[in-house]
Amino acid sequence: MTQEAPPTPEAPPAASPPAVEMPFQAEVQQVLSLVINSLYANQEVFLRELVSNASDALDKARFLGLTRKDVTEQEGEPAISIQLDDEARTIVIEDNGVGMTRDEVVQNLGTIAKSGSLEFLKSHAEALRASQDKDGAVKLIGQFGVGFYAAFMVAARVDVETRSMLPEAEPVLWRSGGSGTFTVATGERAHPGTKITLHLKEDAREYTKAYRIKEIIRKYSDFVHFPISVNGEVSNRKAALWSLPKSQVTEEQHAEFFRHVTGGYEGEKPLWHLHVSIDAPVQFQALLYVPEKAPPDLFQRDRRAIRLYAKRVLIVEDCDKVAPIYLRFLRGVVDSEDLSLNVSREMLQEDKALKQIETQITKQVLKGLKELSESEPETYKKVWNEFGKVLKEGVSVDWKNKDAIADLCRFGSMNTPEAELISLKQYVAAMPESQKEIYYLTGTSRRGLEKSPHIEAFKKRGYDVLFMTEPVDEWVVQTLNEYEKRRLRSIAHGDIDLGEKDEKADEKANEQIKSAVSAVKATLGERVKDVRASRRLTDSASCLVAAEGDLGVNMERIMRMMGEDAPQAKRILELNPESPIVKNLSALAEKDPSAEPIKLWSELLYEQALLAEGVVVDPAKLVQHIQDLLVQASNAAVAR
Ligand SMILES: Nc1ncnc2c1ncn2[C@@H]1O[C@H](COP(=O)(O)OP(=O)(O)OP(=O)(O)O)[C@@H](O)[C@H]1O
Repeated sequence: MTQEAPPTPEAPPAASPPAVEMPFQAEVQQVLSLVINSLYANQEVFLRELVSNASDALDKARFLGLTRKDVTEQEGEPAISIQLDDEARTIVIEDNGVGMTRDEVVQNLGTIAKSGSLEFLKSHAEALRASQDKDGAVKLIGQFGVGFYAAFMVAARVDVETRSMLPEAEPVLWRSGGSGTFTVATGERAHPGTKITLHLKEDAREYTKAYRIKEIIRKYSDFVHFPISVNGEVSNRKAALWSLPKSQVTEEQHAEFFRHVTGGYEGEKPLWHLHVSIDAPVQFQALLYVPEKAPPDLFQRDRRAIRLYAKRVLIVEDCDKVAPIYLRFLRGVVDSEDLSLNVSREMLQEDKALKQIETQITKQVLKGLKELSESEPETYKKVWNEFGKVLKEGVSVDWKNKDAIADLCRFGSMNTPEAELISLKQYVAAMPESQKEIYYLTGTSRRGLEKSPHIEAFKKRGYDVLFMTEPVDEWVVQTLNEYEKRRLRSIAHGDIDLGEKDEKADEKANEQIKSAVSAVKATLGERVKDVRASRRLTDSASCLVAAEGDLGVNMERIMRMMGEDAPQAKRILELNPESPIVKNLSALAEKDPSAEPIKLWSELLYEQALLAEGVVVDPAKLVQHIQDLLVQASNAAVAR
């Protein structure tokens, strides 16, 4: 709700409307209080946030100046100036960038544009406050587009005088004490740009000292590629880091630049970086980083955050066209001489040069990660643990690079300790000579897979089984199909040949339990596709397998979770010819196919196989069957 300030006698009529007092959006008030109260320990970052906004505003001005004829020209060279006044206890941060219109001021400085930010901040701020992790809290500010509000950590009042480059924009004066409301009035600024005056709180006087401000600039904003002057003296290095030769950039500079582009917290370092300069078929330079931690919105598939520059002019802040979807965890900068400045977001879709850049970046990143996995396996492990789930998506969406991505994949396996993961290459290298295929089992947890009856025979033969516990794995194995010419085989599917196929033994086994097989078949009827003697069981009496080509339990579960219609395919029930239960059942059925316990035993063999897969179809029925079995067993025991 807007509230008009009462007209004052001095207010000039019509030409300049009176100041209007407006409330902050409710969310902003809460964010403000979080920012001011939880993050006090690291208040110096307020400057980084304001300088970073000024630098973005200069980037936008450059872009507008080059692409539109109707905007007001920038006055002088693009620059950021900081003026300190110890006596007045103020800091003034001024840029001659794009500026803001009245509507933009109200929108940008009175609301939070990114929905869900408050909830996220709130839930994390609590935890962060408890853990005293001030740096983590600061990181949050940067990620959620609430950086400007950090000014209120040090200022009792903030004045923003701004004028947009857009045609006919009026100067605007925004002012707030950071508690509940702000006022917007017509300002006096003559040229495009923004001037922010912070009236510092009593205890923030240190920020009027030039040495202190210069120190903060060097720490956080050295790479801003516009000059930042403090009381007239340029205080940053201004290097477009990505255009320097690789060897000239130090790790510390990378870390600083990474923090600059990601809004990272003090001391945060990227896990890995890729610095490339390519000339053909398209010219570009890229400086890309893998962060230490996955951002909260990693699984939002449209969230990509690489800055795209054309000839040093920022075109898009969050470009989703220079890296494929499965590399969306990369942060950084791409700058190309071959892009036209006139490209709009829509035209970017079609841009041929951009497609070539994407192809090159994909190739370089996959190659770089492979090298990292070989030279620094521990670092790569961290990358995989944070981003593997996303990277893996690539196998099914990027046909051309699927083998390169498969090389980067890591999985748990039966023979690997729980905390460790192996590559497909390692799996293949460890295969005994008799093993011809790569075996895997999909499911929801390692624990569940470890207990699965399907792995028994593999364990006995010393064949390892990959454990795939993430939904995306189903797509990975299906698209990949084979690795190094070895087929990937689900051990819960089809007829498994463990390389020692002994037709005679099989026949004998089938023959031995022939009566059990037909008795169980008769009882279960349409509920199963088939009943047969098993070659994969050594301990359990029964298990269910999917017919070759059918979806499998895990995939059906995932599809249902995704809201898709996945009718349960009928499965094959396998019986273990060595199991005493099966042997007895066979003997009994042979003697008297209508003997009373046969039905009950068959039901239970089926139900226990379902249970082993984590499927409880009808718990009441299962309990009834167990009860009936106990009655029979106890009667028999007493009769003896
Ligand atoms: N100096 C400035 N010149 C022009 N616009 C500005 C300036 N400072 C802030 N703004 C506008 O206000 C918006 C809000 O700024 P704020 O720092 O809160 O978030 P952000 O910059 O969008 O996100 P982040 O802090 O994560 O980079 C900016 O997106 C920008 O549009």
